Amino acid sequence: MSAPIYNRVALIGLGLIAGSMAHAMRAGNLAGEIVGTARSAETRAIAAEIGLVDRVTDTAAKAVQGADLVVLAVPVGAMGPVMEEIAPHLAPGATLTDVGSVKQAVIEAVAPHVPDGVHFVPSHPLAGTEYSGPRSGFATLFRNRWWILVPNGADAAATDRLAGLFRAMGANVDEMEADHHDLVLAVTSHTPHLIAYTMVGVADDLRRVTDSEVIKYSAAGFRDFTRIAASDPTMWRDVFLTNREATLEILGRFTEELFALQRAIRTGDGAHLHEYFTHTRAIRRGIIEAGQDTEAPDFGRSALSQGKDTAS
Ligand SMILES: NC(=O)c1ccc[n+]([C@@H]2O[C@H](COP(=O)([O-])OP(=O)(O)OC[C@H]3O[C@@H](n4cnc5c(N)ncnc54)[C@H](O)[C@@H]3O)[C@@H](O)[C@H]2O)c1
Ligand SMILES: O=C(O)C(=O)C[C@]1(C(=O)O)C=C[C@@H](O)C=C1
Repeated sequence: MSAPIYNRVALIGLGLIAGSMAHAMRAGNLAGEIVGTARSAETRAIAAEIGLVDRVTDTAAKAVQGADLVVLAVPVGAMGPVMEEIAPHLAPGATLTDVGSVKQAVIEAVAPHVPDGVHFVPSHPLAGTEYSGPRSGFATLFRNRWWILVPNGADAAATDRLAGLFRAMGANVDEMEADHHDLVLAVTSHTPHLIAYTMVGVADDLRRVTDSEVIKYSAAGFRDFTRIAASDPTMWRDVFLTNREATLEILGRFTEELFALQRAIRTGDGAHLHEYFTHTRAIRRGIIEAGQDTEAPDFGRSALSQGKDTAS
Protein backbone atom coordinates (compact mmCIF):
# COMPACT_ATOMS: atom_id res chain seq x y z
CA MET A 1 0.00 0.00 0.00
CA SER A 2 1.31 3.48 -0.86
CA ALA A 3 2.35 6.09 1.75
CA PRO A 4 -0.34 8.40 3.18
CA ILE A 5 -0.86 11.69 1.30
CA TYR A 6 -1.31 13.69 4.52
CA ASN A 7 0.18 12.98 7.96
CA ARG A 8 -2.75 14.28 9.97
CA VAL A 9 -6.19 15.19 8.63
CA ALA A 10 -8.61 17.16 10.81
CA LEU A 11 -12.30 16.77 9.97
CA ILE A 12 -14.48 19.57 11.35
CA GLY A 13 -18.03 18.22 11.41
CA LEU A 14 -18.62 14.46 11.43
CA GLY A 15 -21.57 13.94 9.13
CA LEU A 16 -22.16 12.30 5.74
CA ILE A 17 -19.31 13.96 3.87
CA ALA A 18 -16.63 13.96 6.61
CA GLY A 19 -17.64 10.41 7.59
CA SER A 20 -17.35 9.22 3.98
CA MET A 21 -13.96 10.90 3.70
CA ALA A 22 -12.83 9.15 6.89
CA HIS A 23 -13.94 5.75 5.55
CA ALA A 24 -12.36 6.37 2.13
CA MET A 25 -9.08 7.63 3.62
CA ARG A 26 -8.92 4.61 5.92
CA ALA A 27 -9.63 2.20 3.06
CA GLY A 28 -6.86 3.71 0.93
CA ASN A 29 -4.35 4.44 3.73
CA LEU A 30 -4.42 8.08 2.62
CA ALA A 31 -3.90 9.74 6.02
CA GLY A 32 -1.42 8.98 8.83
CA GLU A 33 -3.96 10.02 11.46
CA ILE A 34 -7.57 11.22 11.18
CA VAL A 35 -8.78 13.55 13.92
CA GLY A 36 -12.42 14.60 14.08
CA THR A 37 -14.67 16.94 15.97
CA ALA A 38 -18.32 17.92 15.92
CA ARG A 39 -20.36 20.56 17.68
CA SER A 40 -22.72 18.13 19.40
CA ALA A 41 -21.50 15.87 22.20
CA GLU A 42 -23.81 13.12 20.92
CA THR A 43 -22.18 13.12 17.47
CA ARG A 44 -18.72 13.03 19.04
CA ALA A 45 -19.75 10.10 21.25
CA ILE A 46 -21.12 8.14 18.28
CA ALA A 47 -17.98 8.86 16.23
CA ALA A 48 -15.80 7.59 19.08
CA GLU A 49 -18.02 4.53 19.65
CA ILE A 50 -17.96 3.41 16.00
CA GLY A 51 -14.28 4.32 15.54
CA LEU A 52 -15.08 6.69 12.69
CA VAL A 53 -11.79 8.55 13.20
CA ASP A 54 -8.58 7.80 15.12
CA ARG A 55 -9.16 10.56 17.68
CA VAL A 56 -12.16 12.71 18.62
CA THR A 57 -11.59 16.13 20.21
CA ASP A 58 -14.18 18.26 21.99
CA THR A 59 -13.26 21.48 20.18
CA ALA A 60 -12.36 22.37 16.60
CA ALA A 61 -9.36 24.34 17.89
CA LYS A 62 -7.87 21.15 19.38
CA ALA A 63 -8.64 19.08 16.29
CA VAL A 64 -6.66 21.25 13.86
CA GLN A 65 -3.46 21.38 15.92
CA GLY A 66 -0.60 19.84 13.93
CA ALA A 67 -2.87 18.88 11.02
CA ASP A 68 -1.43 19.25 7.51
CA LEU A 69 -4.98 19.03 6.06
CA VAL A 70 -8.07 20.59 7.64
CA VAL A 71 -11.51 19.91 6.14
CA LEU A 72 -14.50 22.12 7.00
CA ALA A 73 -17.48 19.77 6.65
CA VAL A 74 -20.21 21.74 8.44
CA PRO A 75 -23.31 23.44 6.97
CA VAL A 76 -22.42 26.39 4.73
CA GLY A 77 -23.75 28.94 7.24
CA ALA A 78 -21.46 27.57 9.98
CA MET A 79 -18.21 27.80 7.94
CA GLY A 80 -17.38 31.40 8.96
CA PRO A 81 -17.83 30.97 12.74
CA VAL A 82 -15.92 27.66 12.71
CA MET A 83 -13.08 29.28 10.74
CA GLU A 84 -12.84 32.12 13.24
CA GLU A 85 -12.46 29.55 16.01
CA ILE A 86 -9.72 27.49 14.33
CA ALA A 87 -7.72 30.26 12.58
CA PRO A 88 -5.21 30.90 15.41
CA HIS A 89 -4.56 27.16 15.79
CA LEU A 90 -3.81 26.20 12.17
CA ALA A 91 -0.30 24.86 11.51
CA PRO A 92 1.89 26.94 9.14
CA GLY A 93 1.96 25.30 5.67
CA ALA A 94 -1.31 23.43 6.28
CA THR A 95 -3.89 23.06 3.54
CA LEU A 96 -7.43 24.08 4.40
CA THR A 97 -10.43 23.02 2.34
CA ASP A 98 -14.18 22.99 2.73
CA VAL A 99 -16.79 20.73 1.15
CA GLY A 100 -19.67 23.23 1.13
CA SER A 101 -22.34 23.06 -1.57
CA VAL A 102 -22.00 26.80 -2.26
CA LYS A 103 -18.64 28.38 -3.02
CA GLN A 104 -18.82 32.20 -3.21
CA ALA A 105 -20.41 32.60 0.24
CA VAL A 106 -17.99 30.15 1.84
CA ILE A 107 -14.99 31.94 0.35
CA GLU A 108 -16.34 35.28 1.58
CA ALA A 109 -16.86 33.87 5.08
CA VAL A 110 -13.60 31.89 5.37
CA ALA A 111 -10.89 33.63 3.31
CA PRO A 112 -10.58 36.76 5.49
CA HIS A 113 -9.58 34.58 8.46
CA VAL A 114 -6.99 32.39 6.70
CA PRO A 115 -3.56 33.08 8.24
CA ASP A 116 -0.52 33.73 6.02
CA GLY A 117 1.17 30.47 5.06
CA VAL A 118 -2.05 28.40 5.17
CA HIS A 119 -3.30 27.28 1.74
CA PHE A 120 -7.06 27.62 1.36
CA VAL A 121 -8.38 25.49 -1.53
CA PRO A 122 -12.22 25.48 -1.48
CA SER A 123 -13.84 22.34 -2.88
CA HIS A 124 -17.16 20.58 -3.41
CA PRO A 125 -17.76 16.85 -3.91
CA LEU A 126 -20.74 16.36 -6.23
CA ALA A 127 -21.85 13.31 -4.31
CA GLY A 128 -24.29 12.78 -1.50
CA THR A 129 -27.39 11.07 -0.22
CA GLU A 130 -30.44 12.18 1.73
CA TYR A 131 -28.87 10.85 4.95
CA SER A 132 -26.81 12.84 7.42
CA GLY A 133 -24.93 12.39 10.67
CA PRO A 134 -21.94 10.32 11.85
CA ARG A 135 -23.38 6.92 10.87
CA SER A 136 -24.32 7.90 7.31
CA GLY A 137 -20.90 7.93 5.61
CA PHE A 138 -19.47 5.18 3.41
CA ALA A 139 -16.13 4.69 1.66
CA THR A 140 -17.41 4.56 -1.92
CA LEU A 141 -19.49 7.77 -1.88
CA PHE A 142 -17.02 9.68 -4.06
CA ARG A 143 -16.24 6.91 -6.54
CA ASN A 144 -16.75 8.09 -10.15
CA ARG A 145 -18.18 11.39 -8.90
CA TRP A 146 -16.88 14.86 -9.66
CA TRP A 147 -15.04 16.80 -6.99
CA ILE A 148 -14.81 20.48 -7.93
CA LEU A 149 -11.85 22.55 -6.77
CA VAL A 150 -12.09 26.34 -6.64
CA PRO A 151 -8.40 27.21 -6.11
CA ASN A 152 -9.05 30.94 -6.32
CA GLY A 153 -5.30 31.64 -6.73
CA ALA A 154 -4.17 29.10 -4.10
CA ASP A 155 -0.68 27.57 -4.13
CA ALA A 156 -0.39 25.10 -7.06
CA ALA A 157 1.51 22.41 -5.11
CA ALA A 158 -1.08 22.46 -2.29
CA THR A 159 -3.89 22.30 -4.86
CA ASP A 160 -2.28 19.33 -6.68
CA ARG A 161 -1.77 17.43 -3.44
CA LEU A 162 -5.40 17.92 -2.46
CA ALA A 163 -6.55 16.86 -5.94
CA GLY A 164 -4.39 13.73 -5.48
CA LEU A 165 -6.27 12.90 -2.26
CA PHE A 166 -9.66 13.29 -3.91
CA ARG A 167 -8.58 11.15 -6.89
CA ALA A 168 -7.28 8.49 -4.51
CA MET A 169 -10.80 8.43 -2.98
CA GLY A 170 -12.15 7.60 -6.44
CA ALA A 171 -13.33 11.05 -7.56
CA ASN A 172 -12.74 12.87 -10.84
CA VAL A 173 -11.35 16.33 -10.15
CA ASP A 174 -12.11 19.51 -12.05
CA GLU A 175 -11.59 23.22 -11.40
CA MET A 176 -14.07 26.11 -11.62
CA GLU A 177 -14.47 29.74 -10.66
CA ALA A 178 -16.69 30.21 -7.60
CA ASP A 179 -19.47 32.21 -9.34
CA HIS A 180 -19.62 29.74 -12.21
CA HIS A 181 -19.78 26.83 -9.76
CA ASP A 182 -22.70 28.44 -7.93
CA LEU A 183 -24.66 29.00 -11.15
CA VAL A 184 -24.05 25.46 -12.43
CA LEU A 185 -25.05 23.96 -9.07
CA ALA A 186 -28.14 26.17 -8.92
CA VAL A 187 -29.26 24.39 -12.12
CA THR A 188 -28.10 20.84 -11.39
CA SER A 189 -28.66 20.52 -7.65
CA HIS A 190 -30.14 23.46 -5.76
CA THR A 191 -33.25 24.25 -7.83
CA PRO A 192 -34.08 20.53 -8.32
CA HIS A 193 -34.01 20.13 -4.54
CA LEU A 194 -36.38 23.08 -4.14
CA ILE A 195 -38.73 21.58 -6.72
CA ALA A 196 -38.69 18.25 -4.87
CA TYR A 197 -39.40 19.96 -1.55
CA THR A 198 -42.31 21.81 -3.18
CA MET A 199 -43.78 18.74 -4.89
CA VAL A 200 -43.76 16.71 -1.68
CA GLY A 201 -45.30 19.68 0.14
CA VAL A 202 -48.09 19.88 -2.47
CA ALA A 203 -48.80 16.15 -2.15
CA ASP A 204 -48.91 16.48 1.61
CA ASP A 205 -51.31 19.42 1.31
CA LEU A 206 -53.62 17.22 -0.74
CA ARG A 207 -53.40 14.19 1.50
CA ARG A 208 -56.92 14.55 2.88
CA VAL A 209 -58.30 14.79 -0.65
CA THR A 210 -56.35 11.77 -1.83
CA ASP A 211 -56.78 9.80 1.40
CA SER A 212 -53.03 9.00 1.57
CA GLU A 213 -53.15 7.35 -1.84
CA VAL A 214 -50.31 9.57 -2.98
CA ILE A 215 -47.94 7.74 -0.68
CA LYS A 216 -49.51 4.30 -1.14
CA TYR A 217 -49.39 4.37 -4.93
CA SER A 218 -46.32 6.55 -5.26
CA ALA A 219 -44.68 5.83 -8.60
CA ALA A 220 -40.95 6.03 -9.17
CA GLY A 221 -40.93 9.72 -10.08
CA PHE A 222 -42.64 10.83 -6.88
CA ARG A 223 -40.60 8.41 -4.78
CA ASP A 224 -37.44 10.09 -6.09
CA PHE A 225 -38.90 13.44 -5.05
CA THR A 226 -39.58 12.16 -1.53
CA ARG A 227 -36.02 10.82 -1.26
CA ILE A 228 -34.55 14.18 -2.21
CA ALA A 229 -37.01 16.06 0.00
CA ALA A 230 -35.77 14.01 2.97
CA SER A 231 -32.39 15.78 2.80
CA ASP A 232 -31.04 17.66 5.80
CA PRO A 233 -33.10 20.85 6.48
CA THR A 234 -30.20 22.83 7.98
CA MET A 235 -27.89 22.09 5.08
CA TRP A 236 -30.50 23.09 2.49
CA ARG A 237 -31.69 26.16 4.36
CA ASP A 238 -28.08 27.38 4.25
CA VAL A 239 -27.70 26.52 0.55
CA PHE A 240 -30.68 28.68 -0.43
CA LEU A 241 -29.76 31.53 1.91
CA THR A 242 -26.21 31.67 0.54
CA ASN A 243 -26.73 30.89 -3.16
CA ARG A 244 -29.67 33.27 -3.33
CA GLU A 245 -28.94 35.13 -6.57
CA ALA A 246 -28.17 32.11 -8.74
CA THR A 247 -31.10 30.13 -7.36
CA LEU A 248 -33.53 33.01 -7.90
CA GLU A 249 -32.22 33.45 -11.47
CA ILE A 250 -32.80 29.76 -12.27
CA LEU A 251 -36.16 29.71 -10.46
CA GLY A 252 -37.26 32.67 -12.60
CA ARG A 253 -36.42 30.80 -15.79
CA PHE A 254 -38.02 27.64 -14.44
CA THR A 255 -41.24 29.50 -13.68
CA GLU A 256 -41.35 30.95 -17.22
CA GLU A 257 -40.99 27.48 -18.76
CA LEU A 258 -43.58 26.08 -16.38
CA PHE A 259 -46.07 28.79 -17.35
CA ALA A 260 -45.48 28.01 -21.04
CA LEU A 261 -46.20 24.31 -20.41
CA GLN A 262 -49.23 25.22 -18.28
CA ARG A 263 -50.56 27.31 -21.17
CA ALA A 264 -49.93 24.46 -23.63
CA ILE A 265 -51.93 22.08 -21.42
CA ARG A 266 -54.77 24.59 -20.98
CA THR A 267 -54.99 25.35 -24.71
CA GLY A 268 -54.51 21.72 -25.77
CA ASP A 269 -51.29 22.54 -27.63
CA GLY A 270 -50.07 18.94 -28.01
CA ALA A 271 -47.46 19.92 -30.59
CA HIS A 272 -45.74 22.20 -28.08
CA LEU A 273 -45.77 19.51 -25.39
CA HIS A 274 -44.45 16.85 -27.78
CA GLU A 275 -41.70 19.07 -29.10
CA TYR A 276 -40.66 20.03 -25.58
CA PHE A 277 -40.55 16.45 -24.30
CA THR A 278 -38.67 15.29 -27.43
CA HIS A 279 -36.03 17.93 -26.76
CA THR A 280 -35.62 16.96 -23.09
CA ARG A 281 -35.41 13.27 -23.98
CA ALA A 282 -32.57 14.08 -26.39
CA ILE A 283 -30.73 15.75 -23.50
CA ARG A 284 -31.06 12.59 -21.39
CA ARG A 285 -29.85 10.47 -24.32
CA GLY A 286 -26.84 12.73 -24.69
CA ILE A 287 -25.95 12.23 -21.02
CA ILE A 288 -26.20 8.45 -21.31
CA GLU A 289 -24.31 8.27 -24.62
CA ALA A 290 -21.50 10.38 -23.14
CA GLY A 291 -21.23 7.78 -20.35
CA GLN A 292 -22.04 10.45 -17.75
CA ASP A 293 -24.66 8.41 -15.94
CA THR A 294 -22.90 5.29 -14.77
CA GLU A 295 -26.05 4.17 -12.94
CA ALA A 296 -28.23 4.03 -16.07
CA PRO A 297 -29.33 0.43 -16.68
CA ASP A 298 -27.55 -1.33 -19.54
CA PHE A 299 -30.75 -1.93 -21.50
CA GLY A 300 -31.44 1.80 -21.37
CA ARG A 301 -27.96 2.63 -22.58
CA SER A 302 -27.99 0.26 -25.56
CA ALA A 303 -31.58 1.02 -26.55
CA LEU A 304 -31.07 4.75 -26.36
CA SER A 305 -27.76 4.66 -28.19
CA GLN A 306 -29.55 2.82 -31.04
CA GLY A 307 -32.18 5.54 -31.03
CA LYS A 308 -34.93 3.11 -29.98
CA ASP A 309 -37.74 3.97 -27.62
CA THR A 310 -37.59 1.74 -24.56
CA ALA A 311 -41.27 2.22 -23.82
CA SER A 312 -42.74 1.08 -27.12
N1 LIG B 1 -25.23 15.89 1.99
C1 LIG B 1 -24.84 16.07 0.75
O1 LIG B 1 -25.43 15.53 -0.18
C2 LIG B 1 -23.67 16.98 0.47
C3 LIG B 1 -22.96 16.79 -0.72
C4 LIG B 1 -21.86 17.62 -0.97
C5 LIG B 1 -21.49 18.62 -0.06
N2 LIG B 1 -22.24 18.79 1.07
C6 LIG B 1 -21.82 19.86 2.00
O2 LIG B 1 -21.03 19.27 2.99
C7 LIG B 1 -21.20 19.93 4.24
C8 LIG B 1 -21.56 18.90 5.29
O3 LIG B 1 -22.75 18.26 4.89
P1 LIG B 1 -23.13 16.80 5.44
O4 LIG B 1 -24.13 16.25 4.48
O5 LIG B 1 -21.92 16.03 5.78
O6 LIG B 1 -23.90 17.24 6.77
P2 LIG B 1 -24.27 16.42 8.08
O7 LIG B 1 -25.50 17.06 8.63
O8 LIG B 1 -24.26 14.96 7.86
O9 LIG B 1 -23.03 16.80 9.04
C9 LIG B 1 -22.78 18.13 9.43
C10 LIG B 1 -21.82 18.18 10.61
O10 LIG B 1 -21.65 19.56 10.97
C11 LIG B 1 -21.90 19.74 12.36
N3 LIG B 1 -22.50 21.07 12.56
C12 LIG B 1 -23.77 21.44 12.26
N4 LIG B 1 -23.97 22.72 12.55
C13 LIG B 1 -22.82 23.19 13.06
C14 LIG B 1 -22.40 24.45 13.57
N5 LIG B 1 -23.23 25.49 13.58
N6 LIG B 1 -21.13 24.55 14.02
C15 LIG B 1 -20.29 23.50 14.00
N7 LIG B 1 -20.63 22.27 13.52
C16 LIG B 1 -21.88 22.13 13.07
C17 LIG B 1 -22.84 18.62 12.74
O11 LIG B 1 -22.73 18.32 14.12
C18 LIG B 1 -22.35 17.47 11.86
O12 LIG B 1 -21.28 16.83 12.50
C19 LIG B 1 -22.26 21.01 4.00
O13 LIG B 1 -21.63 22.25 3.83
C20 LIG B 1 -22.95 20.58 2.71
O14 LIG B 1 -23.41 21.69 1.99
C21 LIG B 1 -23.27 17.96 1.39
O1 LIG C 1 -27.66 12.37 -4.29
C1 LIG C 1 -28.18 13.16 -3.51
O2 LIG C 1 -28.99 12.83 -2.67
C2 LIG C 1 -27.78 14.58 -3.56
O3 LIG C 1 -28.62 15.37 -3.36
C3 LIG C 1 -26.37 14.93 -3.77
C4 LIG C 1 -26.11 16.36 -4.21
C5 LIG C 1 -26.82 16.59 -5.54
O4 LIG C 1 -27.66 17.46 -5.64
O5 LIG C 1 -26.44 15.91 -6.49
C6 LIG C 1 -26.59 17.31 -3.18
C7 LIG C 1 -25.88 18.35 -2.75
C8 LIG C 1 -24.51 18.53 -3.08
O6 LIG C 1 -23.88 19.61 -2.67
C9 LIG C 1 -23.95 17.59 -3.98
C10 LIG C 1 -24.65 16.51 -4.39
